[in-house]
Amino acid sequence: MLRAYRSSEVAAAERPLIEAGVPLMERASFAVSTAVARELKARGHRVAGSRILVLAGGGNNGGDALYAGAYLARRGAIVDVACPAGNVHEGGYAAAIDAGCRTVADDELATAARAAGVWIDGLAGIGLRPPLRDPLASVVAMLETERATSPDEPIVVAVDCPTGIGVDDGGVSGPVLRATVTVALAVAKPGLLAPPASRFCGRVEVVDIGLSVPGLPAVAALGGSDVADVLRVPDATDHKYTRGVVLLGTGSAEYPGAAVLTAGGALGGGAGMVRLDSPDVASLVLRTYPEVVTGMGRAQATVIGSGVPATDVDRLRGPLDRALAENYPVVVDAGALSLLKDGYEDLPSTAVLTPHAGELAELLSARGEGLTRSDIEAAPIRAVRLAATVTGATIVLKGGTDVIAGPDGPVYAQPARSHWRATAGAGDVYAGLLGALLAGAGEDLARAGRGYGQPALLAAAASWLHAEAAHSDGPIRAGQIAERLPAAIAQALRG
Ligand SMILES: NC(=O)C1=CN([C@@H]2O[C@H](COP(=O)(O)OP(=O)(O)OC[C@H]3O[C@@H](n4cnc5c(N)ncnc54)[C@H](OP(=O)(O)O)[C@@H]3O)[C@@H](O)[C@H]2O)[C@@H](O)CC1
Ligand SMILES: [K+]
Repeated sequence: MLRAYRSSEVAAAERPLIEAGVPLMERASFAVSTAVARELKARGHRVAGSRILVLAGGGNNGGDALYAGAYLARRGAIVDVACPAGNVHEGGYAAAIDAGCRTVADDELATAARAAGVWIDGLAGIGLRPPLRDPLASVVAMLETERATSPDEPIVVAVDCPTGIGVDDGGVSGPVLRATVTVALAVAKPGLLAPPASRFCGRVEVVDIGLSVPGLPAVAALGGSDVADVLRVPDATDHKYTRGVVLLGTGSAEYPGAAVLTAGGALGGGAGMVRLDSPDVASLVLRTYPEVVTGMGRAQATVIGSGVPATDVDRLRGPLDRALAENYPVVVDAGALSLLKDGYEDLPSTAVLTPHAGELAELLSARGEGLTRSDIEAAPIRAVRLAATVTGATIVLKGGTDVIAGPDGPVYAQPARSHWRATAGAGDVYAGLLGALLAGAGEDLARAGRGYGQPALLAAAASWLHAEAAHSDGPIRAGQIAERLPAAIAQALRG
């Protein structure tokens, strides 16, 4: 699991170590220099003779970059050092000059940038309060122009974070120096995991510098082994009912395929049984999935709304109210979200809402929170937290990175593995899959009741599995994502 902590929490954890003389900057800069050497090697280059540009701001982030430049210069790299902030980390600068680095004047920076195969971004780290001000804002804008017009894309290694991102909120409110690799010191930071800032980070590598940050992370991203930990693997005592029954109120005459796709998601996600309560589309679903049982009946989780237009959602009020009354998990997707605009003041965390940004904006505005779709896209962490707080429910904001929050616990940010998955019906598969994971945990979740963080964790696991199943070098259909879910589960369990 990647755990991200806010800058104030990292700074508080650093303080006693710095006071005790622990050489954190030495470790951090060494880790950065190692990352640079590895990137060069991966492209068939050696450190010796490579041209490297160190971009150093006035804070400790600049210090890290300068010491890293000194290490690399000692290994034979040709290192230029640019300090455009007007001030500089004195120890780092002295070390760089001592190791043979050359200082670049402001008016030589564009030429030096073009000549270098690697840029080390130490302009600002967790001490930055965005948006980036001049002169650094102009420098970053110039470097981005330089890179866009240069025939050879430089390797940009960001120290701790790409300069300019909202480290704590994941926002992007000004120029950002996009990274190839971000070397996150000690722990990730929220902006490295959550969009839109995460789109500027390239690959995120967390390096150990002997600093641990206590407490729950603000944002987390599950890996395969975390998913394996939360998946319910059947044993010899299990039968179809104990494995979890998912009831689907999905699909309609207008969108019949959504019922097929949610059923595929639930079956592929390991439900013990799938029931379908959508008579209009039952025969279509049975043609693809004869395993599905039609009609009402007992279930451990309910999925409603996928492929049901707002004009037809009243029939879903019954299954929704029953799930809420019996405290069983319910996934409220697409059309069914409109039911929540009126009433349903205090939902349990076992109600999992799966809106896209437009649907979330409508839901929030019905609850008196005036966030537009673009506000939500600009600050998804804030939006899902707000929505979880005002509804009490667990929120899954679907997108290139799914951003998930319950009323308590961390926000999860689960990225797509390839963006081919942005295709019609992929969300229906997700809703069915999530229904299967929630049904598998049904009794535990029902006992846990309100405010329990588990539904968000299961939703994050569903996002990981969905991303894995949708991983593709070319176009992929939603139906194929459903078909690949069993292999994604096996992959998680193999570790
Ligand atoms: N503590 C340690 O020993 C360790 C810390 N570590 C490293 O230190 C980093 C944190 O260092 P930090 O706290 O010095 O802040 P940092 O990220 O360099 O930024 C401050 C600079 O940015 C500037 N600036 C701010 N806002 C701005 C804006 N909007 N627009 C433009 N400029 C702006 C600000 O200028 P000022 O506002 O003061 O004029 C100042 O010059 C951390 O990310 C990690 O890399 C590791 O080595 C482990 C050990
Ligand atoms: K940086």
